[in-house]
Amino acid sequence: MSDSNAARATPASGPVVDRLAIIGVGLIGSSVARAARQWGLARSIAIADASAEALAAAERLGLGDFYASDPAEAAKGADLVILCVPVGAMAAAGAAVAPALKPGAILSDVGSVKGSVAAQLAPVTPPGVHLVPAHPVAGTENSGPEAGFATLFRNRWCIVTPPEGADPAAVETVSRFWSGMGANVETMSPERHDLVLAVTSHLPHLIAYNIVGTAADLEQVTRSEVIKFSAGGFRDFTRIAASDPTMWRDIFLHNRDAVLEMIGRFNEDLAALARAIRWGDGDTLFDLFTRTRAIRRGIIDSGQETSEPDFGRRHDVSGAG
Ligand SMILES: NC(=O)c1ccc[n+]([C@@H]2O[C@H](COP(=O)([O-])OP(=O)(O)OC[C@H]3O[C@@H](n4cnc5c(N)ncnc54)[C@H](O)[C@@H]3O)[C@@H](O)[C@H]2O)c1
Ligand SMILES: O=C(O)C(=O)C[C@]1(C(=O)O)C=C[C@@H](O)C=C1
Repeated sequence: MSDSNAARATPASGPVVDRLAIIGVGLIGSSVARAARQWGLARSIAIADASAEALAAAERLGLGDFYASDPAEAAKGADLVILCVPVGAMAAAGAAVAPALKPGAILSDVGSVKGSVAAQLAPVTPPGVHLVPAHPVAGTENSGPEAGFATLFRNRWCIVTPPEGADPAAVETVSRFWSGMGANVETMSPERHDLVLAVTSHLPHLIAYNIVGTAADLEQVTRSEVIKFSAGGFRDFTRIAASDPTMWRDIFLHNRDAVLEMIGRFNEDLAALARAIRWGDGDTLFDLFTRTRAIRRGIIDSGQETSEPDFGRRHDVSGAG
C-alpha cells in the first residue's frame, strides 16, 4: 500500500454529517447504521432497501430514524449517501438516488470492487455532487440486517478510492466518518485496490467455494461422508464458502481481469508444489511452509487478523450493536 496515505484512527463521537442515508441494509449497511448511531456520527439516519423484509427488520431493530422502500426518499436532503448494495446493483441504486441528491451531497458506497463501481456511479452522479467510493475491508460470511454489528469496522482497514480531482473536503468527510467507526483509513487508486483485493480477498473466496464443491462432488461419488467427517483444517479453511452467492457472483464478474490474473499466478504456484510433491522435493515444501508460517503469524501479530470476525469485538462495546 505504498502509494497511499494511512490515517490511523480512533473511534470518535460527534456528528460528522447531519443526515446520513444508507441504501441497502444488509450486513454492511446495518453495521454502518449501528456504528454511526453508537458513536453519534450522524444527527439522523435514513434507510432504504429494495427488500420489504430487510426494511421491516431494520425498523424492528431500530437501526434508523426514517425508512423508505424508495432510495430517493431516503436520499432526499442527505449529506452523505452510502450505497450498501451488491456490486452488480450499484448502477441501479445510484440512478435511483441521483435525482434526490442535493448539491454538495456526498455519494459513497462500500462495494468490494472499486473500478467497476466508479464506472457505474460516475455517469449517474449529478454535477455538484461529490462521488467518493470506499471499501471497508471487514465482514463476515453472514448477510442481512440481523447479521450486522457496531464494532465490525473497528481496527480494520477502510480503503477510500477518490476519483481524480475529487473534492478534498468530501474525501476528508468520508475518511472521518470511517475513522469515527474505528476503521483505519487509506486512500488508493481503484485499480490498485482491485489488484490487491483480488489476491487477499477474492481469490481465497474462490478457492474456498471450489474446495467445498470438490469435497461435495467426491462425497457423491464415494458415499464416504467427506463433509460429515471434515477435519479442522477443512472447517477453518472454508468458513467463507458460506458467504452470500449474489455478492460473490458480482465481485468475480466485476473484478474479472485482476481475479483471472491471480488465478493464473496461483495455478503456476500450485503446479510447482505438485511437482515438488511428485519428485519428493521436501526442501521446496519445507522452505515455502516456513516462509508462509512466518507471514501468517505476522498478520495475526499486526492485529489485522481477518479469519474470525466474531473474535470478541461483537461483545466489547455496550449499547447498539
Ligand atoms: N459481506 C461482507 O463481508 C462485505 C464486506 C465489505 C464490503 N461488502 C460489500 O458491501 C455490499 C453489501 O454487502 P452485504 O454483505 O451487506 O450484503 P447483504 O446481502 O447483507 O445486503 C445487501 C442489501 O442490499 C439490498 N439491495 C440490493 N439491491 C438493492 C437496490 N437496488 N436498492 C436497494 N437495496 C438493494 C438487499 O435487499 C440487501 O438487503 C456489497 O457491495 C459487498 O461487496 C461486503
Ligand atoms: O471475513 C469474511 O467473512 C470476509 O469475507 C470479509 C471480506 C474479506 O475477504 O476479508 C470479504 C469481502 C469484503 O469485501 C471485505 C472483507
